[in-house]
Amino acid sequence: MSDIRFTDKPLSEWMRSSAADSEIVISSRVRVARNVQSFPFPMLATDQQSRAVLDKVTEVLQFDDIHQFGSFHVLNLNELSDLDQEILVEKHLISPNLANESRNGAVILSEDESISIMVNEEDHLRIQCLYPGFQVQEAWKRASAIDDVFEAHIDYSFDDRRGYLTSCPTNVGTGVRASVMMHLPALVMTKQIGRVLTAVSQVGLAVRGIYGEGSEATGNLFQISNQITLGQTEAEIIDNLYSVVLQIIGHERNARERLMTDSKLRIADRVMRSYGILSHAYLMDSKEAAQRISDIRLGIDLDLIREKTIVEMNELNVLIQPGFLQKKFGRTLESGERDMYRAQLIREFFHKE
Ligand SMILES: Nc1ncnc2c1ncn2[C@@H]1O[C@H](COP(=O)(O)OP(=O)(O)OP(=O)(O)O)[C@@H](O)[C@H]1O
Repeated sequence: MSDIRFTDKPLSEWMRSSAADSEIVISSRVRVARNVQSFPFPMLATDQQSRAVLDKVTEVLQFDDIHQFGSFHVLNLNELSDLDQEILVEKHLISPNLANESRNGAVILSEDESISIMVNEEDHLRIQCLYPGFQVQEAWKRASAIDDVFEAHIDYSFDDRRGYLTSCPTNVGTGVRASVMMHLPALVMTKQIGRVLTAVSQVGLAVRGIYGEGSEATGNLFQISNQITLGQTEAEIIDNLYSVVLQIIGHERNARERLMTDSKLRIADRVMRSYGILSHAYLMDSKEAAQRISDIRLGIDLDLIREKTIVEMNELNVLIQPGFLQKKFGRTLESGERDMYRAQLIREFFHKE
């Protein structure tokens, strides 16, 4: 039986700690894609082959060297309900792909959920490390150290010229994607966001929405990551992302300061309007909720709101997702019903001490 405690709480333990620049960078992530030599990539593997890959990967958890990273729990996807799988997606711990399409798919989670290793997703292994705030270098160091442990026990598919081989050509080479989840409301409000994001893509970085590839950037949340994995070292990938993100943080800070100098009343009105609506509305769709939570985040940073914290807003962002709502209210909810229950949950959240 898989351990379901990971789907009981909306906020992963790692998100509770405070971190540098967390009023703008919500979280940093590094994921490493690896494959086991002599086995077909997951999409071509038979049931027996993907089972053998899963066994090989989970065997590594028996060795002492992995325990320097704490204890791990293996969750087999076929033992989880659809709802629990949806919640793991909402917490960014697995991809929709693993939930919907994998054969012998599993996720290995550390106690605080900062390490999540997907098995038999697009690649045999996707090692992901998450950190709060702007800590992309720390996330890389840890992902790389975990990768070293797996590499000591498993022969990876590796080509001397091309590097690590992956199922999708876009990941060949280092197999590394580093990203930050940024909250950029002031750049959106001052209409500078288009220019900034165009510049970001010109320096080889990708901009995605809150749930990764193909998802929309709701709530002024943008995921920025490296696009290139071949022809650059891991250190270059991380350094490039780091310096670009540092500049975006600077632009967002300037825009926030300018808004407070030029239009303080307008901003305060907007923030407090959202506070009022979130605290009292009876219907709330997810898009409006994301936008208004974004206003509250901004209000907290600008010291217009003192009753709530950024960590609480991170928690609320997960709580209002469809999977969590259905878990909390104990049944399948249609879209219209979800708007009603979402509003109820948000009201309660804002009225609790
Ligand atoms: N910095 C971050 N903080 C929190 N979650 C993140 C961050 N970056 C990505 N994620 C989450 O990780 C999941 C996967 O994202 P995405 O599809 O962009 O990456 P990927 O699976 O590594 O990429 P791909 O397979 O397309 O190369 C999504 O749920 C996304 O929201």
